[in-house]
Amino acid sequence: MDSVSAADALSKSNRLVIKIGSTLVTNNGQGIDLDAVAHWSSQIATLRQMGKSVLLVSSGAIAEGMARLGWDKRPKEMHELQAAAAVGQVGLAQAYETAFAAHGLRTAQILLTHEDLADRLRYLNARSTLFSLLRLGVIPIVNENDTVSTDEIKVGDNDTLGALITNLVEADALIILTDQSGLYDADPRKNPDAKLVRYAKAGDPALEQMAGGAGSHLGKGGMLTKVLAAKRAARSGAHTVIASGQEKGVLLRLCHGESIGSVLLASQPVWSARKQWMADHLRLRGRVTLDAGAIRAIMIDGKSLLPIGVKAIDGVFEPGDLVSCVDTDGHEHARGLINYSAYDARQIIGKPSHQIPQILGEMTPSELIHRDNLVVLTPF
Ligand SMILES: Nc1ncnc2c1ncn2[C@@H]1O[C@H](COP(=O)(O)OP(=O)(O)O)[C@@H](O)[C@H]1O
Ligand SMILES: N[C@@H](CCC(=O)OP(=O)(O)O)C(=O)O
Repeated sequence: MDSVSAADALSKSNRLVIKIGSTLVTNNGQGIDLDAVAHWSSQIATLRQMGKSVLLVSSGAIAEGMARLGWDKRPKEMHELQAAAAVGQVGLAQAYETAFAAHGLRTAQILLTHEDLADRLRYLNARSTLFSLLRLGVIPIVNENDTVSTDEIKVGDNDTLGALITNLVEADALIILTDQSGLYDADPRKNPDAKLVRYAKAGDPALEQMAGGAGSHLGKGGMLTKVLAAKRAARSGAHTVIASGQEKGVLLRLCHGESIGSVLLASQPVWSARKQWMADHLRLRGRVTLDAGAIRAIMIDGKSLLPIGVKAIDGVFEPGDLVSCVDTDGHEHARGLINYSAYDARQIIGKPSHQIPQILGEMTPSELIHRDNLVVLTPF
C-alpha cells in the first residue's frame, strides 16, 4: 500500500467525522474522562482554525449513565439501557459543551435513529441541519437516540452511525478513536502477538476476518463494525483511520500527515447520494434469488431486473421497498426498490414480462426492479 497516499488521505481532508468510543470517553466506565475530552476538543479547535469542518459522533451515554446510576453491570433490559442512556447523555453533552466553550466554540446535540435516516425527508432535513451548524461554526455532537431506539428502528452501533453521517455530509474522512492503536490482524486483547495493520483498502474482505467483537462490556461493536464502517464510508469516497484516542495529539498529528493507527483507504467508485441512501439507509425488507442470466444482466449488461430471471422471493414487502438481489448460493450482488409486493412478485417470477398484465392486470411495470432503482454492489 502506498504510504504517501495514506498520509495524504488525512492531511488533504477538509470535512472530518470523528467517532469516539464508550470505553475511551468514559475512562473504561469510570465516568467521563474530562481531561481526554478537553484534549480532543482543543485539537478540534485547532483543526477548525486550519479551516477544517468537524462533526463528532460520541458514544458513552449508556456507559456514563451506568456510572452515574452506580450500576457496574450493563443492564440487559431495553428500558434500563434506555434510562441509562437518558441519564448519561446529559453528562456527555455537558462535558463537550464545557470543553469546547473553553475555545469559544458552541456544540449542538443531534440524536438520531435509523428511522430518521431511512425516511427521505427526515434524512434530507438532518443533512441540511448539519450543514447549517457547520456554516455557523458549531460542532455537531451526534449519538444514537438510545432512549427511543428499539431493535426495529436503531442503527445499533456508533461506528455504523459514524459512517452514515460521513456519507450524509460527504465528509472526506472518518476518524474512529478507540481504546486500541488500530486494527490488528487478531484481537490484541486475546492475542499478544497480533500485528497492527497500518494500511489497507477499505472493503477488503480479509479485514473482516481479522476483526473481532467488542473488547469490554462498555463497547458495542468491536472492530468488525469499524471495518464495516470503513467500507460504508468509502462508498462516498471517505478514507477511514482507526487510531487510539489516548495517543497524544492524535487528531492534529493525523491531519499533519503522520502515520498513526490503521488507514483504510477508499479506492472504490463513489456512489451517488441517492444510491447511498437507497442501499445504506433504507431497511431491507426482502430478498429475491436470481438465476445466472439475471445476475449477468444486472451486473454486466446494466439492465433492469425482469421477473423471468427470478427463482425465489423471501420476505414481506410492498412496492417501493428495498430488497436484496442474491444468487443461488445466497451471495448478495445488488439492492433495489422493487415494483411489486411480495405477494404479487411471487405470482410473476419465472414468467416473461408480456404475461404480467394477464396475471396481475393492465398498467403493471414490466420490470421487477427498474435499472434506475438498482444499486449494484461492486465486488472488491
Ligand atoms: N482485530 C482487532 N484489532 C483491534 N481490536 C480488536 C480486534 N478484534 C476485536 N477487537 C476489540 O475491539 C475493541 C474495540 O471495540 P469496542 O470495545 O467496541 O470499542 P469502542 O467503544 O471504541 O467502539 C478492542 O478493545 C479490542 O479488544
Ligand atoms: N449510543 C450508545 C453507544 C453505542 C456504541 O456503538 O458504543 P461504542 O461501541 O462504544 O461506540 C451510547 O451512547 O451509549
